[in-house]
Amino acid sequence: MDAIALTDVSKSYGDTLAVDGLDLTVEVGRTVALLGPNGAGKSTSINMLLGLTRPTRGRVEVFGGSPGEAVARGDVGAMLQTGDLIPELTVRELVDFVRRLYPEPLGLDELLRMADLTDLARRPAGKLSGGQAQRVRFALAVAGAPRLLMLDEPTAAMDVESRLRFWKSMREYAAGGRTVLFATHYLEEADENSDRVVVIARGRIVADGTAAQIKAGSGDRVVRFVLGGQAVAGLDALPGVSAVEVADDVATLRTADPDATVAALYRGTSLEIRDLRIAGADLEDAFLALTREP
Ligand SMILES: Nc1ncnc2c1ncn2[C@@H]1O[C@H](COP(=O)(O)OP(=O)(O)OP(=O)(O)O)[C@@H](O)[C@H]1O
Repeated sequence: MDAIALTDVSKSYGDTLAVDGLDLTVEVGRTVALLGPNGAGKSTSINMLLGLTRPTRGRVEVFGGSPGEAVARGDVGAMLQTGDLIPELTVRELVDFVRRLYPEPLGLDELLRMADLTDLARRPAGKLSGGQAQRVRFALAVAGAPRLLMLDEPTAAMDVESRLRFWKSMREYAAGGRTVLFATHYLEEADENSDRVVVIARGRIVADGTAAQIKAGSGDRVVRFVLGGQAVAGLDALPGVSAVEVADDVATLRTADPDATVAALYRGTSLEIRDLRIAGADLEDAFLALTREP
């Protein structure tokens, strides 16, 4: 049985089509990143999977039943973009209070350790930094030991150090067969912390695979060379080229046909080409190509 199954799911808000015919299944035990730019439909998809909002069309299933049933069984934990903590309670009291609501919670000390909160256990929840509060939300999300964990841009308020620690905690939680779906627009986070990246744009899936497959699948290559101070014009008219960037005396050309681009670069321009390199597009290149507005 799949942990998640969305079948031809659409969601409209008035005239806005937030999710447009989404088909997505996630097997039990996988960690999947939902990667997309602002407004792509990531939060709407997660909210439907949590039963917080209903699809306008299509079927949403969690562990073979409705999202509401899965949530009621305690199978689902979530960390959403907002959510106030009870400010007067200490971190320890708050985490303990929430874990006691579940039939088979994780241990309090284990939770505090996993979310990197042991040193903050006595701090009132109202006195935490944004990143620390996110760690508490993570502890609350996993308190009931849910089989499926959904995280909506969990590291939005965190600095680099906190992010690294957060993802370590997430991977620890995911180990041992739990399923995680997280939304992000940070490419590196998707790349480093998931075994499958689903790229969504304008409510539709535009790519689905490992980060390596998505990089390769964009088909584009990058041609780079050193300009040596030469002025450039007209590079975007070369065959295959879809974008040109010049920075630090290096020209970077995105191209669907590197052979034709390079041939035209030598034959069709008077530039002196130095230190030419052709590389595969990186994930950021692939992401931008996939999510570009038509
Ligand atoms: N309750 C709502 N009422 C009206 N429009 C909404 C509502 N929720 C979302 N939308 C719209 O639906 C689209 C998808 O929004 P959603 O929040 O799902 O995107 P997202 O990928 O999570 O974006 P972000 O990365 O900015 O959080 C956007 O155009 C948004 O403005």
